[in-house]
Order: sequence, then structure tokens, then C-alpha cells
Amino acid sequence: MSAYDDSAPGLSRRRFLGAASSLAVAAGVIGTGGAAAAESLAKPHAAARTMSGVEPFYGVHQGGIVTAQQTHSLFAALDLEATARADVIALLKRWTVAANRLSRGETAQPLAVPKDAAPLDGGSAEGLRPARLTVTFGFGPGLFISDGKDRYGLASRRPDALVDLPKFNGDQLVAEKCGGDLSIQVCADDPQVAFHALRELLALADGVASIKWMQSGFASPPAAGGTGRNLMGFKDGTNNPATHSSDAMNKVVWAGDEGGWMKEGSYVVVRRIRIALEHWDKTELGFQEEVVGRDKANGAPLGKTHEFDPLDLNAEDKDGNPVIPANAHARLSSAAENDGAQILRRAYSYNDGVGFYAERWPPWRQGIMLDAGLFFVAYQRDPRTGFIKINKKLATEDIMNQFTTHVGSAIFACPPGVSEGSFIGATLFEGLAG
Ligand SMILES: C=CC1=C(C)c2cc3[nH]c(cc4nc(cc5[nH]c(cc1n2)c(C)c5CCC(=O)O)C(CCC(=O)O)=C4C)c(C)c3C=C
Ligand SMILES: [Fe+2]
Repeated sequence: MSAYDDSAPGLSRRRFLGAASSLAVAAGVIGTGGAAAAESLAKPHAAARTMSGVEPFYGVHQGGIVTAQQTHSLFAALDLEATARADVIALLKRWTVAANRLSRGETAQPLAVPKDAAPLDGGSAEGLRPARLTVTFGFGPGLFISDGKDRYGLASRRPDALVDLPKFNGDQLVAEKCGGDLSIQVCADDPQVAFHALRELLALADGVASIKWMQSGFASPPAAGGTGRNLMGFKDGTNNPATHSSDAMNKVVWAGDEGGWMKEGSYVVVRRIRIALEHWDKTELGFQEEVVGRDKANGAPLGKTHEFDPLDLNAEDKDGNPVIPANAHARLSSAAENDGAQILRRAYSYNDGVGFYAERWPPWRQGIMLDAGLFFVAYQRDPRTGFIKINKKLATEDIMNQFTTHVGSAIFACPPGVSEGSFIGATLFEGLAG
């Protein structure tokens, strides 16, 4: 049975209801365990990585960050329409209750309504398994200040680390795929469970916030286990910091005392990066490996044998040239080349069909190209010393830029996890009137 085998004796969403409360109790115990929680969330037993697995919603940290990556993801950014802070808080309370229910395999709201009323849950996940659903909420800069206006009296609580992202060299950002006041990322091992959850959460936002953009993604685990591959065919995620190490996560991912109300939360930067796959697929294998700086088959750093061997950035070939080229992606993104900067990557590949292109120069080619690539998702304790630091270098020097274009971009503060009886983002509003 593979780690994702659905034939394991499991519970459907309906049958699951009875078992959910005892699991929720167990989740509460894990959730108060701090470092232990991070460790157990990051390394689920193989049995838990079935469609029947439940990821607890309540805990010190939000799920979906150090959680072992699910196979499907939907990331949605919303714009706030509410004029009153109380309406925002009420939405966050509704989302909390619903996200907890959904992650346990229940409907977003109880179903009992009369025949002449619309059901409170669309029912598209009825009979499906919980599929390790996680819901991760984020607050964009617009929650704190929008068009210079302090709409909700929260401007003074904007975290210093929640900066507006600078324009990077080569950015081709499309406004419709950028920004947002709030974010919801749902991840699950079943795409229907993920979409159902997102739909229900969006419905609960009616009149308070509306969707601005959405990005779907997929990440398939290899049959033999280990690191998955991106659409370029390379193992992607090898040199991520260890999610099972609470020391590493406290250093790289979770905000500390400096974060104030964000303590135990994290900052997410997302980038929709289109990859010229037609061009890449015609590129010689040896050059592909020089672009990445790693062996395509086994993921080892160039000059090394095994995937997890450390990069030797000083190694030279017999002619004195660096074994890992000066402009290789793995070199330029490494901590050693970025004053120690590190991020936790949790990217998903995307496939959005095809798009038309026309070149305005001889020989005047036009045609259809795949619209596919990487939905890059990076968590960090501080984006200024994380994503921004690393991407400044990549944007100007990375040879991979020949094949990639950043078309979407956003940043969100993902508040700490929720304890039972509280609501997502509660620490932001502590001590404020109303
Ligand atoms: C600013 C951060 C990064 C962007 C943007 C980015 C885009 C991007 N990356 C790949 C594929 C790979 N990336 C790999 C390593 C890697 N990438 C980043 C950062 C960004 N990548 C970091 C910090 C690292 C780790 C560097 C290190 O310490 O060794 C790899 C190698 C395998 C691995 O370690 O994961 C691949 C492959 C693509 C396709 C892409 C945009 C489309
Ligand atoms: Fe990368």
C-alpha cells in the first residue's frame, strides 16, 4: 500500500462524524505542545497520509505550513468590502468554526434547514474522506491600510515584516493575479475536498470580502517516496530546512517575540511563475543540469553523488571553472550566497491550459503556448531577510530566468494557530475597543 493508498480502511465524511470529537481532543493535546506539535505535524505516519487522515485545525501554529505537503492546493486572495472592523471579526469567527468542521470531514455548517431554504453547505464533499484538509489564513497589507486609509483602525498593528514587495528585475506582474487583503489556502489529498472547502469559506464571506484571484496547484509524491518533481522534471524541495526540527522552524519560519501579535505565525510570499516548458523541453540535458546546479535523475548537487550531499560551491573542474556554475539556481538561492537567508518552500505546480502569443519581430511567429509553471509558496519569519533577500539575487543573476516569468505576486501575514474557543487572528484585535 503506498503512502497515499485510499484502500486503507477509512472513514467517509459522514461516517467520520462520530470519531471526530475524540480526534479533536487528541488534536488539542498535540496543539498545545509547541515544538512537539510542529514535529508531529511535519512527519505524519504513513497511515495518516491516506485520504482518511485528519490534520487538526486547532494548534499553536496554523496547519498547511509545516504539514507534509498534500497533493492539491487552492490559494485564494480576497479583497475586503466591509466598512466596520466588527464585520471583519465576525467573518474570522465564522471561518474558524467552518475550517475546524471541514478539516474534521464535516460540512461547513450544520445541514438542517427547511426545504424552502438554501442548504448551508453545498454538499459537494458529502461522502468524501477528510483527505488531510488544511486551511491556512493570511492577512494582506490592505487589512491594515488601503489607499492610505486606516479602514479598520488596525494601521498601527501592521507588522514591520509585512512589507510591500519591491519590484524585482524581470517581473511581468499582471494586476489581476496580485495582492489581496486576505488569503485562504486550502490543501488536501483530494481536489474535490479542497474546492468544496474553499467554496464554503468564500460563501461565508459574502458581503464582507470577495475573491480577487485564485490559483490551483498539484504536487504528486513519487511512488517510492522522497522529494517530488516540478514541471521541469527536477526534484524540488531537497534543501528545504527540516520541518521536523523545531529549532529550524523557529529560526526560519515562525515569528518570535519580535512579531508581537504575530508570534508563532509566519509570513507567506506567493509568486505565480510561468515556465516556458516548450523551450525547456528542447534544452539539452547537460545545460538543464547547469541551470539548476543539480543532477536531473537523482537530484545530487553537480559534482556529488547523492541527493542530500551538501553543495560544494568552491569545487572547480580541471579547467578551473566552478562545478556548480556561477549563475546556477541552486548556488544563487543557497544560504551561503545570501548571508544565511533561508525560507521554507511549499510550492505547487500549476497547469492553466494554453495561451495565445504573438512575436512582433521577424519571423513574426504566433501560436499557442502552455500556461503552466510553478505556484511558488514560501514561508518565513521575516520576508525582508527571507524571500526578498534571495529573490533580489535570483532576479538579476539566475540563468533559470531564461525559462521563467513571474506573473503573479502577493504577501500575507499568517497569524498564529487558534486554540479552541478563540478565532483566527484573535491576537491582532486584543485590547482594541469594539
Ligand atoms: C526567491 C526564492 C526562489 C524562487 C522564486 C525560486 C523559483 C524556482 N525554483 C525552482 C526549482 C528549484 N529550486 C531549488 C532550490 C531552491 N530554490 C530556492 C528559492 C527560490 N526558487 C531556494 C532557497 C532553494 C534551495 C537552495 C539551497 O539551499 O540549496 C531546486 C534544487 C532542489 C532543492 O533544493 O529544492 C530546484 C529544482 C523553480 C522551477 C522555480 C521557478 C519556476
Ligand atoms: Fe528554487
